[in-house]
Amino acid sequence: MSFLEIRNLTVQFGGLKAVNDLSLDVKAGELRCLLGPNGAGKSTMLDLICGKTKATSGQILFQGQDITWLKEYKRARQGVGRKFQVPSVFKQLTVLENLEVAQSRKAGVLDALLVFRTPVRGRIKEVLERVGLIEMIDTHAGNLSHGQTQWLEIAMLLAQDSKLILMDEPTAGMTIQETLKTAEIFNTLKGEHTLIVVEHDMQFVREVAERVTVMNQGSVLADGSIAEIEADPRVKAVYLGH
Ligand SMILES: Nc1ncnc2c1ncn2[C@@H]1O[C@H](COP(=O)(O)OP(=O)(O)OP(=O)(O)O)[C@@H](O)[C@H]1O
Repeated sequence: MSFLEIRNLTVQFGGLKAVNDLSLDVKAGELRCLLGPNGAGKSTMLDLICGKTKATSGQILFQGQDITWLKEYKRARQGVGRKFQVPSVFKQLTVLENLEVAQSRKAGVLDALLVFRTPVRGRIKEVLERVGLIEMIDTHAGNLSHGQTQWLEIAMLLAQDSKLILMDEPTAGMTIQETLKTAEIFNTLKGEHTLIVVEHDMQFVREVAERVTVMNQGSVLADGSIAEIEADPRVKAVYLGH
């Protein structure tokens, strides 16, 4: 059984099939990179998996369960976590408080702040060490750099125990050093978490990717290792050649 199985998924916006009869299998612990030209349907795919957008037809099976028609918040409770391009951290709260809110998202925000004050709970400490923010624990999120804000958001998904993490261009706007550090973080997540990452930065993709899926016009154009993808003339023609 695949961890995530997408069968013949289609979504139609007016006359446009943004995702068109797409099938995809992702194994538990895999880090899958999703590539493709602008408008290929990559973000829409992530929207369909997390429930932000409803499919027109097809099926999404998550750990064997059909989640195609499940509401977005219910998918989140089952462990589907989405990181958008624009960070959604609470700038007025510290790094620790952001993680506490994320971890106890089923409770109200105020309850979360009152109940889990100190000491730093084990899971949060572990997550902060993993993303390299342990020394920023009491810093207000509004004072973090762009890269640190992105890492905090990844930490929030980890604190929520998201089993499937969907990320849209996590390295956009990062410096080269921040991008390399993000690749290091991702490489430690593989195996334990299952990730689908939409990225345009090919250096980053080479650092982290095991298997790569290339989309074009809503469908899968190619699927394979990074070496196979980079050598594929069809991929060169629609994407890498530009
Ligand atoms: N809610 C919507 N309503 C109508 N059209 C949409 C909607 N969302 C996406 N589209 C269209 O669907 C197509 C796929 O868009 P999508 O954002 O998924 O592509 P993408 O591969 O993520 O591109 P990029 O790399 O530029 O982010 C585009 O033509 C886009 O304009």
